Amino acid sequence: MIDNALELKGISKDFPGFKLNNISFSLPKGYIMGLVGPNGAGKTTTIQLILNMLEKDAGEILVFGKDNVESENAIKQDIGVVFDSIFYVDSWTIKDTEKAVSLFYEDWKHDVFNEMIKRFDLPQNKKIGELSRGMQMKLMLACAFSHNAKLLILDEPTSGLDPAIRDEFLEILQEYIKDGERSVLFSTHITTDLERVADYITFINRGELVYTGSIDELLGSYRLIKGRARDLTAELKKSIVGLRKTDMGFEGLMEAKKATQFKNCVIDGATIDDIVICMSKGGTR
Ligand SMILES: Nc1ncnc2c1ncn2[C@@H]1O[C@H](COP(=O)(O)OP(=O)(O)OP(=O)(O)O)[C@@H](O)[C@H]1O
Repeated sequence: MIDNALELKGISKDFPGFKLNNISFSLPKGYIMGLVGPNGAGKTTTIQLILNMLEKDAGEILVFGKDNVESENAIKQDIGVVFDSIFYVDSWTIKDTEKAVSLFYEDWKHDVFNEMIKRFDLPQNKKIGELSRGMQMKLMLACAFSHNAKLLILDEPTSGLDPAIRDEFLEILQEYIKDGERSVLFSTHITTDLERVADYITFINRGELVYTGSIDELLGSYRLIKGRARDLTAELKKSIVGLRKTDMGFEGLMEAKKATQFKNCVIDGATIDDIVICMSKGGTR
């Protein structure tokens, strides 16, 4: 039995001035994984490699156990994609979109599409170019659900959406994975969305893998440490990642197991944002 929806093994891609270097991670079936990292970290490149929109220089990508290049056509039936901007033709209506997109999928379900369009309150006769961003996202999702995609790959789907639509969108993702067979890979800068719905996280910085694993484990492994300037000893400085001077003194990230030694400092739980910000500044773990 294949337990991973997606597996990347030692993926590399060289661009002039940028290298995605030896990225490995796996997304177990039935879970949501967030893909995070600062601008230019390599998130979209990773997604494009998974979708075989770019040719990798090294490594192997398996989708439901099948090689993503050798079995590209079969795999595409199982993957639903939502990008940060819509890739349908502006002058199409929603009906035209269904007609065109359904041709690519063997298992297209017209009833599911209609149900999603109703649920999302999408106007059938409006043109794609006239839909709001939130509506465009919902239309891409409706298409993904209508061909019974078992893996959703979303590149910054919630950026620019208002909080109410984001909330609805996250609920839909949670509902989608409920049966334990479907999975989501979701790149985002809005890490609070991940704290709400994701179980796993993969963090890339400057093309390098910083962390992949459970969110609980990541949050459990780090603490935010704050203190007065006079308490910042050389030993403490060495243990802090992403040290920042503040009005009160300093703050930064520290491994949870080390944090208890520094009694004069305030130790708080770290958020995913704290971890991404401090590690992006401070380099590696
Ligand atoms: N086709 C390409 N040719 C050359 N360089 C590229 C190409 N695509 C991406 N890059 C470079 O690869 C790096 C990573 O870009 P990528 O879009 O993967 O980052 P990202 O993590 O998705 O960033 P963002 O959060 O800003 O969307 C950047 O330096 C970018 O300029």
